[in-house]
Amino acid sequence: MSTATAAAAAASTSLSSSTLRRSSTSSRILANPCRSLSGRLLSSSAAQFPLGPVSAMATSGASAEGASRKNLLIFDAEEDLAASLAEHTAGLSEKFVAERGAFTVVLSGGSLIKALRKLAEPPYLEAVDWTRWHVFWADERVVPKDHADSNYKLAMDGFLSKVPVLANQIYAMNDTLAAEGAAADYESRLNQLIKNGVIASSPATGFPKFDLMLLGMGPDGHIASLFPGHPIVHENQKLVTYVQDSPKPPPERITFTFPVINSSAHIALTVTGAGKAGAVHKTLSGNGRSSDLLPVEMIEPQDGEMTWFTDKQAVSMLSSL
Ligand SMILES: O=C(O)[C@H](O)[C@@H](O)[C@H](O)[C@H](O)COP(=O)(O)O
Repeated sequence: MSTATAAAAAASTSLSSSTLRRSSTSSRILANPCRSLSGRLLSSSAAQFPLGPVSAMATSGASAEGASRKNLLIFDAEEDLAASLAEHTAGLSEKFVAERGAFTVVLSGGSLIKALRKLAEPPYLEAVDWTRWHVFWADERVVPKDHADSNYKLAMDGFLSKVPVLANQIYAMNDTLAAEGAAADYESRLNQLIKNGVIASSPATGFPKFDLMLLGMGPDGHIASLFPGHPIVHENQKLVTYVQDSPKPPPERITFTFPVINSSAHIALTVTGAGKAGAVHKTLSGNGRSSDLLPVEMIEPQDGEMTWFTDKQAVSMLSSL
């Protein structure tokens, strides 16, 4: 047994009664999300944990229709995290291209983009069917596309310019509009792409069902541009909304809403560094009251799978590890 596997096995045992159990209604399964491009399961360099109660069905490796699953991966080194995130993303790309002829992938800002760097290297650079990718943003800052604060620019410079994604399948925010108009414009473009079948629709929620949503988390527990205590975290009608008073600069942003995030088929949440340990602890110890949930605690896939990609520093406050 490798060190990582042994650590995972030992920790899985302690998790059955540990602080990592979440109070959620969904079944959880331990699923290694790391698949080769041919779908073969690969061993991960991470310690892996299911989150929440593990049902009999789950332990057999089966997954129930309509069930959602959460899994926690912990890496010793950022290099390993990046390798696993690339493999996870490439595996999902292959699966969705085979199943539906397209792969809808959603990016956000921050350190996530650097963590995606290995997708632009062999073997993924050649093996991924980039022409089937449709790229969106979970949130964007309301600045021109060539501004240093733009999430579009960050992703183009750090990732998208290095892979052959088709330019007309990269859906950037309209940067000629103010925040409210830019959010409405992005929503109407999403609706058009749902109508023509590029973006799937969730039978469970009626909201768009993106194949993979790649998110980061701020030290305050925000995801996308959904910040703690901001009223838009409760938006339940719109697909895309906006803020004009973001506590993280710049203040004006557009963002996907929770119903869209939680309708995703897969969510990959990349969280590294000691500065995030408090929010990780609050979320994974599951003690939050419904009145004071951090945005990250409000991620609850309705019919999908969520994988945390973390490092040791980010989980350093979890007492059971
Ligand atoms: O545009 C943004 O500001 C982001 O989309 C935001 O949600 C980001 O992902 C987190 O703040 C994590 O950023 P770091 O990983 O850099 O801490």
